[in-house]
Amino acid sequence: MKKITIAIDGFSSCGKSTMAKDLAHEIGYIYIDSGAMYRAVTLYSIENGIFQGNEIDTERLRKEIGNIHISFQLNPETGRPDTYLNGVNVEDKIRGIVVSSRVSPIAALGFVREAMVAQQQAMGNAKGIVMDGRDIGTTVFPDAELKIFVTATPEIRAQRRFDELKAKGQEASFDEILENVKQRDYIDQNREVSPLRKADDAFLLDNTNMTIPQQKEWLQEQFNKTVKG
Ligand SMILES: Nc1ncnc2c1ncn2[C@@H]1O[C@H](COP(=O)(O)OP(=O)(O)OP(=O)(O)O)[C@@H](O)[C@H]1O
Ligand SMILES: Nc1ccn([C@@H]2O[C@H](COP(=O)(O)O)[C@@H](O)[C@H]2O)c(=O)n1
Repeated sequence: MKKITIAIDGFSSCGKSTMAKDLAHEIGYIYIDSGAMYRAVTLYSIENGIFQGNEIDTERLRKEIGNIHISFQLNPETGRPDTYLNGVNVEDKIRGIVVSSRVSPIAALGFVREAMVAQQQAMGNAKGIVMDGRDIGTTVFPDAELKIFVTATPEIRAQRRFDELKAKGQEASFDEILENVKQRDYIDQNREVSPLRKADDAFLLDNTNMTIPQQKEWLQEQFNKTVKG
């Protein structure tokens, strides 16, 4: 069967990666969490003194962006790819509130986006890929055969992330997470380069009242309809 490109965009913490990973596993496609790449750049910036308080030394980051090598390796225990930054597994580190509170300003930098989008496009040039993020269906793969845009209420999304971090022992208050979700969405939607928006040809899914199995079934149905024409 002809392999296609699947783009899953949407707001923070609504369940994009969960849906993308589950579908990729079902149909034998590559899964790429593009957000993890921006999180890894942010972690590099934090760990290498590129932040001075909340200010980013953009000229230094521009010079060093070529030193930031991001890769993914499937973790057999979780069934999800772990993110590696210059050969070091940073999967847990990039999910915490420290990175979450700094990633969106990093992701708003044009030269960061150029570097990440080039890598993402290279990852998907043979198709057979499910990629989730904010600009996959609008910028990275505008010709993707199947595009989904996921949303849910901010409160539900914050609760999902709160539960996720709590299960990992990474405590953060619900109010702190809710504020971060709202702030990231605002920055993502209002940046100059590749702002978060639904592609005109994307299917909209509000999964506020859906369970993980329900959203998985819905997405599988969209895929089946797309490949069957
Ligand atoms: N429909 C759902 N109902 C309840 N929990 C969900 C649902 N979908 C996903 N989750 C859980 O919510 C948390 C966040 O999901 P996920 O990481 O897939 O979101 P995301 O949209 O990729 O987030 P981000 O864009 O911020 O990385 C995970 O713990 C996941 O298991
Ligand atoms: N294609 C993308 C993906 C992500 N971002 C930015 O990274 C942040 C973290 O992404 P998560 O999916 O891990 O939440 C996100 O808030 C965006 O600022 C992006 O710009 N483009």
